[in-house]
Amino acid sequence: MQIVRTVAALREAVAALRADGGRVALVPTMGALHAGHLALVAEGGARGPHVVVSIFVNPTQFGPNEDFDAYPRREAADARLLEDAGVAILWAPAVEEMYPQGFATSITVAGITEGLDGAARPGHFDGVATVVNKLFAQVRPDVALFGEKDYQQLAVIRRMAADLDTGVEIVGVPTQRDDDGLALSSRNAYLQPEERQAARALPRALGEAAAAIAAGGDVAQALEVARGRLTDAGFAPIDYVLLCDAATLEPLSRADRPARLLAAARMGRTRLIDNLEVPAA
Ligand SMILES: Nc1ncnc2c1ncn2[C@@H]1O[C@H](COP(=O)(O)OP(=O)(O)OP(=O)(O)O)[C@@H](O)[C@H]1O
Ligand SMILES: CC(C)(CO)[C@@H](O)C(=O)[O-]
Ligand code: BAL
Repeated sequence: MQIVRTVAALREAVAALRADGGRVALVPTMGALHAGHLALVAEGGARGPHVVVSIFVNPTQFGPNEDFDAYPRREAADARLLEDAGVAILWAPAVEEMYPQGFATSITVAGITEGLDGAARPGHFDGVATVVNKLFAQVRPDVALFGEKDYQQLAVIRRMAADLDTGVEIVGVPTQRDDDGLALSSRNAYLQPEERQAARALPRALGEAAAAIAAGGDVAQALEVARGRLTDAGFAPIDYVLLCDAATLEPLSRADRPARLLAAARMGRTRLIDNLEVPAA
């Protein structure tokens, strides 16, 4: 596996891969890798076979009071995992390589970014759309893989990729979970042991609400019960627990079309998100 840090070196390395034939798959990450990321890499290998993974903790998607500085950075361990997983190129630019002096462009995706995490984290999706667009321009992959754990992000990137004619196929990969149901996330490392125990309430509350709604139960009531379960477990504040149209992410009061249940809440200093599919009742 080659580790590259400049756009010029990246272009040469990707050109060498392409000379071999076969498609190039891109897996964008912020590092501190876990089995969720490795599921994206495995899917990338199946659709590639060549896989490029980026590790870049992107400052423009963090708000001023968020955890950019604290975000876990462990490139050496990540590189070993990626090498073992058969990744061809690790693209790990410094902030100055990605955003050189004078950088002045931002991409805004309207509509789908306005609720949920877009409302809770103003400017977040501009940062995500801008950096993902840059990653697409730098790597020029055939296919790029994103986790359903960040469901709104996946929807935003699908919109951006279509609107900007990127020619990159966007593939969503199901959420990988710990044995007790908690979605794997680099930020789980922030949780104290007792918080980690209590965090199980998030997938449980969503699972219970999804089952109640799928069985024809009242949506508002199911969401209220889920919020209560989260509060009882120690989550505060709860940013949202909502049922949304699975494609547009418009909030729904009835599950009369393919829908997604989405939640974000804080456990101590750790903000967790999760979501589940809800089949039409
Ligand atoms: N549990 C998971 N299952 C599937 N995909 C995941 C999972 N966790 C993260 N991903 C995906 O990996 C990619 C990189 O995500 P990122 O590096 O931010 O990891 P993360 O664990 O989501 O970290 P964070 O704690 O910042 O949310 C994204 O497409 C994300 O959706
Ligand atoms: C897609 C991404 C790598 C862009 O910085 C990030 O938002 C993430 O890790 O999900
Ligand atoms: N996992 C999405 C990136 C972020 O939370 O900033």
